[in-house]
Amino acid sequence: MQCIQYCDHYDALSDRASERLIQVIQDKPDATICLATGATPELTYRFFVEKIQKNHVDIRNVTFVKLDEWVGIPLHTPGTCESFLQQHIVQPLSLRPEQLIGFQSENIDEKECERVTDLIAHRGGLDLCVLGIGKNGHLGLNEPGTALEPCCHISRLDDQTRHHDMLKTAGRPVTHGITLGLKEILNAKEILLLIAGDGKQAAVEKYLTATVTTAVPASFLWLHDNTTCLLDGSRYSDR
Ligand SMILES: N[C@@H]1[C@@H](O)[C@H](O)[C@@H](COP(=O)(O)O)O[C@@H]1O
Repeated sequence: MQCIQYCDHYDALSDRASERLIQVIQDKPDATICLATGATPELTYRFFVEKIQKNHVDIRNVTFVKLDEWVGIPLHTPGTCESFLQQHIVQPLSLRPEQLIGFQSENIDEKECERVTDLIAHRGGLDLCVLGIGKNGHLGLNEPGTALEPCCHISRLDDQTRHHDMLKTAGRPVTHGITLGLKEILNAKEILLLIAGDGKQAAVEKYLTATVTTAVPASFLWLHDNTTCLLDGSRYSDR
């Protein structure tokens, strides 16, 4: 079942998403939670951190997983998914290094896929996967095309993704990414898809038609039984 919820504005979406994150941890203190990066979840993560601190939620046994990463740039470079999660999650919550599973992607190395998916499997799979949708309809770095690679893989980025805002500070062109595949994403017990930000109208409209197509990787979420899609209703209306 897909549950589509229109929130009044970005703050409301972020508040609702952060509440769900907290609830998942309260229900399962050793949860494994996959996190997207980018502009969309920024406020969700800020609210999440604030609520953890305010309510003294025990996160010592939670493990976070980095959904995807740019390939070929040092991980500490501003604009990497790693830097994003370090800034928005790891540092404010003082997580131990082993509480973040993530691709080491400075060099192209397919073995990283096996290493990361083994670590996830070892923890019993993902309890929650927080996702955003790309302007081209991508999920993680599963890029649109005539066919999709099902599992974790190194992907060739399309032009739109190569110009993602995060990469403005990368200091060099990035052509590839490494990402959990649709198989690992759809294996999550629960998925939270956040839709906000400019320039996604076409992709979001296609997604909302509930037609599964490789042209919009996010549309594969219609195959998942427990997905909630929160939309910023000030930008994406149901009318
Ligand atoms: N690697 C990230 C994805 O994890 C993210 O979901 C997507 C959407 O980004 P934004 O939220 O900035 O639109 O962009 C990038 O590709």
